[in-house]
Amino acid sequence: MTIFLRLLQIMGSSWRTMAMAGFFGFFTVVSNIGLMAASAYLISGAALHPSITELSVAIVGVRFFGIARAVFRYLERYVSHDATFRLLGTVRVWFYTKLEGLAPARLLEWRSGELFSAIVSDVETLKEFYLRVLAPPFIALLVVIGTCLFLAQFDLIFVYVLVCGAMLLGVFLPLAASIVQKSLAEELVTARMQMKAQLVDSITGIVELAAFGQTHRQAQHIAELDEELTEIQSKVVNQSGIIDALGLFVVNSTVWLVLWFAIPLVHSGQLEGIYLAVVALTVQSSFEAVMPLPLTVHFFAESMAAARRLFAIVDRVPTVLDRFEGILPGADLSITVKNLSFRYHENEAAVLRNISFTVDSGKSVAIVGPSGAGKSTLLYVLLRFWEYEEGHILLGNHELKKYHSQDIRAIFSVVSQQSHMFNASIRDNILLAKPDASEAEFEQVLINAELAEVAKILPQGLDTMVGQNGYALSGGQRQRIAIARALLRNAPILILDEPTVGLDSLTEEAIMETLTKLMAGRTTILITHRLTGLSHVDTIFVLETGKIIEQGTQEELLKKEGLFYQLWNFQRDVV
Ligand SMILES: Nc1ncnc2c1ncn2[C@@H]1O[C@H](COP(=O)(O)OP(=O)(O)OP(=O)(O)O)[C@@H](O)[C@H]1O
Repeated sequence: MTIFLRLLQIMGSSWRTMAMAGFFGFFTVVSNIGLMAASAYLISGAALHPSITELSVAIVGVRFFGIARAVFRYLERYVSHDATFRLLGTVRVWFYTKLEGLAPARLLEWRSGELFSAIVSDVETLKEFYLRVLAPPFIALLVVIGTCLFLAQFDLIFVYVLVCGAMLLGVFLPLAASIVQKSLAEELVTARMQMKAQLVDSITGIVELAAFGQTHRQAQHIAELDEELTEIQSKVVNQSGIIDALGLFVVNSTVWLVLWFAIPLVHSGQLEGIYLAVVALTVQSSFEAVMPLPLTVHFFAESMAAARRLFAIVDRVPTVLDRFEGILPGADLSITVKNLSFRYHENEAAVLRNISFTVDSGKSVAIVGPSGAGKSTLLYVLLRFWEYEEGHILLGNHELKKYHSQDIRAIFSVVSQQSHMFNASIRDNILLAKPDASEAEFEQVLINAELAEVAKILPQGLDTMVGQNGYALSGGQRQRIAIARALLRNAPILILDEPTVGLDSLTEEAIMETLTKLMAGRTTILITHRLTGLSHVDTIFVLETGKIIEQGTQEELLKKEGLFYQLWNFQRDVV
């Protein structure tokens, strides 16, 4: 029930447009009943060879209802579809905004394909809720009441027959359908989601699948899922076919019963013969409003299942809840970490253990250490992607938690090894950092990131498309785009997360040179495996299994001959 109410809530002010569509839908059916009744009267009347003037009202009626039906049908379709597609747009934006609050920590719980399926397929399924679930019962009720009032003019027995037929078709058949199809809607939505998730995964990992010779196995898995989906779909179609056939049987039986009662009334003179066809066709055409009800049950179940999945995602509590206390980042952008401990999940071992360090405003630090030491975790906590419970992080003089996470992220520029490249041009990928940047600003950034030369040798210059995940560019070129973004953003605190990983030594050297220029005068945290060339960094912290075990300048650490010294020597020998 709450899901139903929440879906209504999402409608917001669109309910008015949807109500208007329902209103047009009602008049479409009414026009059809009018058309059938007027035509039946006209044909039956014409058989008695009256003067044309006696038939003129019926002729005008046929014309009027014929045109009205077409106009109302058009308006109903136009208004309802327009409103529904706008509404789906609103639902997608709402869902995306909720996802943003959950990223990245909570989103790890779903496969990207599942999220894609939710935002595309489940939202699409909700269309049925707004189009085929909400209005039809009301339209059917109003039409049946109106038709009963009309039939009561002739004989109450027609009213009883119509009500019985309508109850059978509009209430009992849907109830029976809902019992038979109980779990089918849920199964259908789940199978569709699994299919989409699998497809997305396969496309995303197509290179790895091909490299490891697993494409055939993957294709087989997709074929199995497809078979499962087809089986469920054919069950749904079969059942819908049976329900449709039963529905038609009820309609025709009702008309047959009406005639069965009406013919003796005509014989006994209680009903004028000219109205026999009018009564029968009025009853038949009124069922146009009742016929969709058995399927409404199926669409209701399907949209509830889709909505349940959507709400299950958006109702996850974000890992970081803003406890905004009106504090805005000021001029003091020093970062002080005091006794910070962090674990990803309760009952798991701490990944960061009692860490303390300070980065003064405008100074630079490097956090180095072996793989798995917790370097990236520290960064995620600083960027407010994960919540910390033990210890303190101060930005200026205030606890990081007291700032709005949006404000925190606004003062950071991040250059990471995994900076996402959108499948767009180089220019668009850079402008992501500041879409309204002036041409002069943009040109300067290109020069500083040493991209201007790169762009010259590319066939379409800055308009070259970078391809999926930027794979059409070299690693160095991708990193330069990430640096250009950071330059354009021009935020006061710079985070460099393994900015040169995977690059050859020459490119690495060149990129580090560019980054050193970028670091000048900015509070910088550099996370790196690369221990050589850290002489310009003010302080180096050596992290091992979540603990800071050494700190100092490069010179001091080398003199100490501890872990840094060993790793440094090892890397230098390898190079
Ligand atoms: N989302 C997560 N959930 C649970 N544990 C995680 C998560 N992310 C990382 N970890 C664990 O935290 C530990 C530290 O990982 P982290 O990525 O911070 O190390 P790192 O020093 O950055 O390593 P690398 O240099 O290889 O990137 C690892 O044991 C890792 O398995």
